[in-house]
Amino acid sequence: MTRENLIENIKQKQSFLCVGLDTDLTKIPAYLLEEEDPIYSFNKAIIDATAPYCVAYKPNTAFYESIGIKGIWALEKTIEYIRTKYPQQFIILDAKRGDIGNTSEMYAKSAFEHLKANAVTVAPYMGEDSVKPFLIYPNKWVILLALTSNKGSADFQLTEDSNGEKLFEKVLKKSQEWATDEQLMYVVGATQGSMFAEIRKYAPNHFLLVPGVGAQGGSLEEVVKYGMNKDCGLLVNSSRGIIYADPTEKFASAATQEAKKIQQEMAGYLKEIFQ
Ligand SMILES: O=c1ccn([C@@H]2O[C@H](COP(=O)(O)O)[C@@H](O)[C@H]2O)c(=O)[nH]1
Repeated sequence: MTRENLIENIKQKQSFLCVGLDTDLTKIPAYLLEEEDPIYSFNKAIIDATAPYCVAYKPNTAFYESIGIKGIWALEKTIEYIRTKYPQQFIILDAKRGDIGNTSEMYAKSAFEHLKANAVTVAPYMGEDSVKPFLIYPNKWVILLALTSNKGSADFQLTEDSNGEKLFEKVLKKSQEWATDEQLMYVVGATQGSMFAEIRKYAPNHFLLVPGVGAQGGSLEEVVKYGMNKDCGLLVNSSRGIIYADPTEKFASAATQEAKKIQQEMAGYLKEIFQ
């Protein structure tokens, strides 16, 4: 999917919501465990319930890999379901990949050729040769970790060198030598608040994938205030806050309500940039 397509979808849906598919067998309603593939059944219901209100889905591979082959199979079927039933949805494989070149080539092949995701999250810390193999695919996206939502982001990403330059700033500057905003996005946690203004100094046009609203307590209002640009430039993710909004058989309608509530707030913000 191109940047232009993504922006068009945001305008059409009046939404920049990404629904996180962090599906955990211990958290889904118990009656689904009797189904042949409980994860896939849960995901399908969540996707059908939320698709009118979002522009992206983000399955996090950890949740699928943690239960082995059945999880991997559910992940593949989930992505295929989104691709065929909702082809406008942007699919982000949250796998936080990155390794030496020939290994990254295999990670990229898995994400883009086999699973056919639109984007994959990548850790930048092994440098250019670890990221470049993901960038050879036209219309596919790399989403580099820049300033993450967790407390540990202070351990490395927020530390400064002797010139006062923070590590996340270096990541933003250096990575722009490798690709343009047509192929590169950054992960910035919603919990980082006014730091979005710093991010926008170095990456004014790039899309940002923003996890951390909902269960982690980040504020959508603050993200928009400091992080929105003329094209929106944001994909805001919520996983647990939507998919586990209700633990009973009403989980899908509860997910609809949560996604709709966020979409309506987003529509208000989008009015300010798209007349
Ligand atoms: O900085 C980061 C990077 C990735 N994540 C991932 O996003 C979702 C957030 O889930 P919630 O339930 O909405 O908190 C999850 O998959 C994380 O691994 C992040 O939270 N922060």
